[in-house]
Amino acid sequence: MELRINNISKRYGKQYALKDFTVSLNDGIYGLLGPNGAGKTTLINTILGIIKQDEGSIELDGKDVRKLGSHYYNLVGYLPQYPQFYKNFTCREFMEYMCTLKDVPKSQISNRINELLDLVNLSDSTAKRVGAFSGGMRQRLGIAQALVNDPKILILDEPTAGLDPKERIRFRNIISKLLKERIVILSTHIVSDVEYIAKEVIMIDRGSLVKKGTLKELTEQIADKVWEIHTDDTTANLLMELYSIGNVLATEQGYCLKIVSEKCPASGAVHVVANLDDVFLHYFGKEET
Ligand SMILES: Nc1ncnc2c1ncn2[C@@H]1O[C@H](COP(=O)(O)OP(=O)(O)OP(=O)(O)O)[C@@H](O)[C@H]1O
Repeated sequence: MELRINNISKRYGKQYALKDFTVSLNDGIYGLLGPNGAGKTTLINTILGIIKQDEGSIELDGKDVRKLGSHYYNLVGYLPQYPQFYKNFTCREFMEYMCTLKDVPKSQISNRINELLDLVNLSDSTAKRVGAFSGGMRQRLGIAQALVNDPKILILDEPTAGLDPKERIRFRNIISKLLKERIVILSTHIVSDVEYIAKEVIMIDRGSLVKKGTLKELTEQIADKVWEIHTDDTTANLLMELYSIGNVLATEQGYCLKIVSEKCPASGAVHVVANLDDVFLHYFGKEET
């Protein structure tokens, strides 16, 4: 399956939320990374058909999704950043309700719910009221409801925001089980989520595609731009003003800084291995003068 986003633009007044955005996606998990206001939500809402682009088209296997109509929308599953639940429903009642909304055949509902609640480790909580769920349980129920119609395109908007590390890892593991014959778009600010599970990363800024590639490709491209330096307090403060800083570690002598910079930031700086945080800083961090 191929989802192709062709030269999408969306304006609010004179400001572009998306500008000539083009990307092609196949089965697998894609991380959508960008700073605040980059256009991630606008892109997601355009793919979901919640908002209409001013220019460009979205095609599924070569067919304009607007012409595919409900057939396309039945293939899409969505977990919003803040999913809303009817708090008085039990977990199972909520899932039954979602199955009905998504036209899951009656004869399949029970099995589908058992299968999905098992996938998200909520089988022991089926009779519990959703209003009494923890944040992590709510997000796991959120992914289960997004999967009721077995979507071929699954969009997750900031799914791990607010979760503790244990729940975040649990959630990540659930998502990584979903990649078969499905396009998963995971929009997030949490770089490590993407680093662990995405086959490719889509980097967006000011409504445009900045870069798309595997973790290996993206980190290799900035391999000569990531530095480490051990320095005293005064120099460290100066460097922190001037450069994008990936990491600061206090040492007995002062500080050890990881710096992302086109040029060597100071004498004594040496190259170190780049990670996705560094890629993020390279494209979206401080502009060097
Ligand atoms: N309904 C709207 N009316 C006016 N401007 C909007 C509207 N929605 C988005 N924008 C603007 O479009 C740009 C992209 O916004 P968008 O919400 O898509 O970014 P984002 O990457 O999702 O940001 P965040 O990470 O903060 O959620 C921003 O400049 C935003 O202010």
